[in-house]
Amino acid sequence: MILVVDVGNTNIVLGLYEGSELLHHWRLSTNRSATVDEYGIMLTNLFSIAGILAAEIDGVIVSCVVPPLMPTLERLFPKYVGREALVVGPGIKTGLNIRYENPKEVGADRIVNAVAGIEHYGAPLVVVDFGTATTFDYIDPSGAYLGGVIVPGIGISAEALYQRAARLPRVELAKPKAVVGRNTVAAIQSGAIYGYAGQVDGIVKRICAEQRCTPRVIATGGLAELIASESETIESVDSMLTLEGLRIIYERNL
Ligand SMILES: Nc1ncnc2c1ncn2[C@@H]1O[C@H](COP(=O)(O)OP(=O)(O)OP(=O)(O)O)[C@@H](O)[C@H]1O
Ligand SMILES: CC(C)(CO)[C@@H](O)C(=O)NCCC(=O)O
Ligand SMILES: [K+]
Repeated sequence: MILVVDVGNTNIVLGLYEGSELLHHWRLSTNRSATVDEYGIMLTNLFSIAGILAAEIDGVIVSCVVPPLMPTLERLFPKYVGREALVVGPGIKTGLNIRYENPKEVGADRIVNAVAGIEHYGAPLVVVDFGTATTFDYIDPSGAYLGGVIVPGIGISAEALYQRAARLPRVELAKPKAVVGRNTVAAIQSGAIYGYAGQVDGIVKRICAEQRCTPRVIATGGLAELIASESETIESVDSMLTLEGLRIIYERNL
């Protein structure tokens, strides 16, 4: 059994795989000040609720886009799982041809999404991940990772609006009845949902025009379902894409 861990700026998502089967998955909030032992307690509790012993875990792989958490993670897995973690980064075999100007600069989560995307959907492909930031990754017809687009995530945008406009409340990010909102909450919801769906479609269309091809478009991340239902370009949502990519990369490094 292997433990896969994606550390994002908002959430840490964990999965336990037996072969290619995802047996359990969990989501924790990312806390930059939590200690090794605090994360250790959470891990131990999750395993115990699932009836799993740390000794059953044969390996750990981590992708992390929060550098200050790396020292904590490096001590966490040896101490609480009895295994060193394989960390997605330079020196790891991903099988991906990364054509970013500086490959070390690409977020590990984007690499992991691209690897899983190619494996499950083929190239050319666009992966859209709705996280703290929304990222678009373009994989060309030869399967090379070219780069993409980074925009503020839906949560960040909604929070900025609420923080900076005194009369605007925090609203639930749900689909409103109409595009033309007739109250403040409905108007903000319309902007969030249709604004983001339009942004996705606009960016995907520009990628297609610039790259002269018609990639498949797959979305992942917390709010993917909600936006995908309003987007013309997103073909499907794969909520476990990042965990899948971690499992695939782990297997490539055995
Ligand atoms: N229903 C919601 N209403 C408002 N904000 C939300 C909602 N769901 C998620 N968010 C916000 O959207 C952002 C992304 O959340 P999500 O759970 O999709 O991210 P994630 O994939 O865990 O991100 P990361 O990998 O960057 O940590 C967060 O800032 C979160 O607070
Ligand atoms: C864009 C985020 C924050 C998305 O999680 C992450 O992938 C990251 O920090 N990337 C580094 C910058 C880049 O990918 O070019
Ligand atoms: K993510």
